[in-house]
Order: sequence, then structure tokens, then C-alpha cells
Amino acid sequence: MSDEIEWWDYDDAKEMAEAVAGDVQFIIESAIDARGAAVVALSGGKTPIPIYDKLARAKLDWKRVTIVPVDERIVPLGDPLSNVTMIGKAFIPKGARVIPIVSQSTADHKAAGRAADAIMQDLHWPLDLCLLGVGADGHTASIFPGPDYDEALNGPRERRALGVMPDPLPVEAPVPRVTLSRQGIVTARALMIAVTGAEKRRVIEQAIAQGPSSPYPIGRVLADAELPVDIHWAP
Ligand SMILES: O=C(O)[C@H](O)[C@@H](O)[C@H](O)[C@H](O)COP(=O)(O)O
Repeated sequence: MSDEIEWWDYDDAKEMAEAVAGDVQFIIESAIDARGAAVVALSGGKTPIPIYDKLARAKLDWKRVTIVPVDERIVPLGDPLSNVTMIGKAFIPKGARVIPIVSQSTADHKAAGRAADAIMQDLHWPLDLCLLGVGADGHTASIFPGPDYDEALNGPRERRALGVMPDPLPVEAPVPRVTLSRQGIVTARALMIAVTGAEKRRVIEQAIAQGPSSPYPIGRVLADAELPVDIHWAP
């Protein structure tokens, strides 16, 4: 477990969005300075939308920025549930390269996972940043309990992404997913979480206290993180 997990508390989601967007901007600038390019994985869901709105207004050399979703619901592009569609709306107009990791709806989530892994393998690793969200049930990315859970947590080191069939399917988006694996997440040069609400905070605090035996996916991921992790929180 990273011995540095730091909480950053804000008065509201707007203040959090400004701070997180500033941190992400700095990470992207540093990568562009060092390497001429940045590769970041951004979470889906609703919480980060204000962060992305703010970040998209940053003065950055966006053409040098590649963005992938941390995880994706297996739905067609443009679907209201599609994470990359939400991310693309913010950053494609800026000139960033936003890469879908699911190209079509398919019943074969494992094949979708292999295709996503192949796309991820082509990126520059380690990722410069992985920005995670957390569900009130303790999931992060699309690492959920179910038949693919062990593979998501303990699959081969070089496997970056895989297909998962959550069991039960999450109510907010009841579809199979592809997700970065735990290895894909924890190898990022910077690992950040952005969440709102007392319930998620309680779950994350419990998960950290439980350590590697946590029943929560976020606990299992944090237990494997070696670099400092910043958790940004607003009520
Ligand atoms: O595709 C997804 O579902 C996500 O990437 C997921 O891990 C998300 O971050 C959490 O479910 C929190 O979602 P909210 O921000 O909408 O609560």
C-alpha cells in the first residue's frame, strides 16, 4: 500500500473541479515538457464532468495529449452511457486525441476486453495519469465483483485492460464493461481519485483501513499502489 494517501477536501464540487483540473493540467504540461507528449486515462461517470469542463479550458498543447477512458461500458459510441463520448465532448474540440476502447456493442465482453487491451498496449506506458472515480459500492474503474474479478485484480502483469461482466450489474449502467486492470491502474505515474458525498468517503476510508483484504475493489487497488495517491473530495 502507498504510505502516502492524501485527502484534499473542498467546500463544493466546483472548487474541487478547479483544483483537480489544475493538477491534471500540471501533469500534462510536465509530460509534454519531458517527452513531447502526454497520455492520460480519465474516469467516466458523472462526478468528473465539471472537472473536464474546467480542464478543457486550460491553455495546453492539446494536440500532444492522448486520452483514454479508464473504463468503458460496452455500448455503441454516442450512447448516453458511453464514457468516451462524454470525455470526447470536452476534449475533441480542443484537438486532443481521444481514443475509444470499445468500438461497438457486442455480447462477447471478453473479446471486447482483448480488443481494448490491444489498443491500450499501443499507448506509451506507464500512463502519465490515471484519474479514478469510486462508486458508493466501492468499485473503481469497472473493477466489480463477478466472474472476472480475480482476473481484473490478479491477471498477468502485462495485461492492461480486460472485459468484465459485473455481478450484479450496476444499476446506474447495467451493462458489461471493459476496464483497465489493477496493474494498468497502479503503474500510472500519477494516481488520483475524485469523489463527492459522505457515503463514498466512508467507503474509501473503510477500504483503506482494511488494506489488501478489503472486500471493496477500491481497497484492493489502493493496497497495490506504490506511489502517493491524492484523493480529492467534496460533499
Ligand atoms: O464507467 C464507470 O462507471 C466509471 O468509470 C466508474 O468507475 C465511475 O467512476 C464510478 O461509478 C463513479 O461514478 P459517478 O461519478 O457517476 O458516481
